[in-house]
Amino acid sequence: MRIVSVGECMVELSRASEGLWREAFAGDTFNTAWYLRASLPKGQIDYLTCLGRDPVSEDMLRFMQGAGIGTKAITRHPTRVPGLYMINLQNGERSFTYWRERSAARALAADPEHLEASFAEADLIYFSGITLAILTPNRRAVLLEALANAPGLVAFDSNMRPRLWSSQAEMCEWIQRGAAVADIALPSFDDEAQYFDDASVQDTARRYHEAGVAEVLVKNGGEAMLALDAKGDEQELTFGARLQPVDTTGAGDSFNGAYLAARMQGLDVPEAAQAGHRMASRVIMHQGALIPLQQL
Ligand SMILES: O=C(O)C(=O)C[C@H](O)[C@H](O)COP(=O)(O)O
Repeated sequence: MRIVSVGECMVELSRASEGLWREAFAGDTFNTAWYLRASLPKGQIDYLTCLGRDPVSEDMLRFMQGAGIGTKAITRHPTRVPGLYMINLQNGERSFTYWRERSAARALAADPEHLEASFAEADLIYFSGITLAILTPNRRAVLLEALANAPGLVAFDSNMRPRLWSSQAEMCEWIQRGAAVADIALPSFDDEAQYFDDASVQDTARRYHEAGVAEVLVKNGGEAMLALDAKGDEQELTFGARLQPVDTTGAGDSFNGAYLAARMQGLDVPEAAQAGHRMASRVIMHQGALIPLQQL
């Protein structure tokens, strides 16, 4: 089993105490690779991005290798360096401040042949709306074409970050184009309601289905989720009361990692959603996106 996750990993700063910040490495698709790694001990989990040749890039590469995440699909940019973000918390809800406009990861789709070769033997490829947001329109199209031609399954989380796009219309257009190459979609209802005006989880699931996605699981911030399968059957899924979070960073990404690992091992959608929910419930009680692997 080989899974490739595609996107940007950054330096993550979360507050340790007044005036003191804790450094870690994270980024939505990397977080999902991390929780795939934790959930699929026998699988090969590769991360595809572009890093620089600076000391921070070297640290990040060693960190990934130390976690058992494959780095052979990572290219290196001669002058650019990794992006950085800070987590701002208000009652446990996260928001982010970014320094990533010229990060090396923006060059991840510079070489179509590299994408094709990296995807050729993957059973599953995972990407997100953030992966698309950091690319120029030409390179977005290159990535989407490589994904459309990939022999394995493709999974997508829209992960909408309007600040990374020039307009909401541009964001929504590319999210729909991302959905069109995906077999599995894992959107979050709050974002979809806000930017696509969906009135219900059913609206969200059906819109993805109409875009061509066979399996849709609409996450709903601890409320009832909705699963829509290839036959068009809908199922509401609820897993216990909503917890008071310490830091929600990485909740959706960790859900996706555990969900996809369960699906790739043959579990059905409700079982996989339960695994995703269990993982996300732990992540929101932890500061930052990643729980150390030895604690998982
Ligand atoms: O915003 C970005 O570009 C990042 O990659 C930073 C964060 O690590 C993820 O966004 C967390 O994602 P959630 O699971 O939605 O909390």
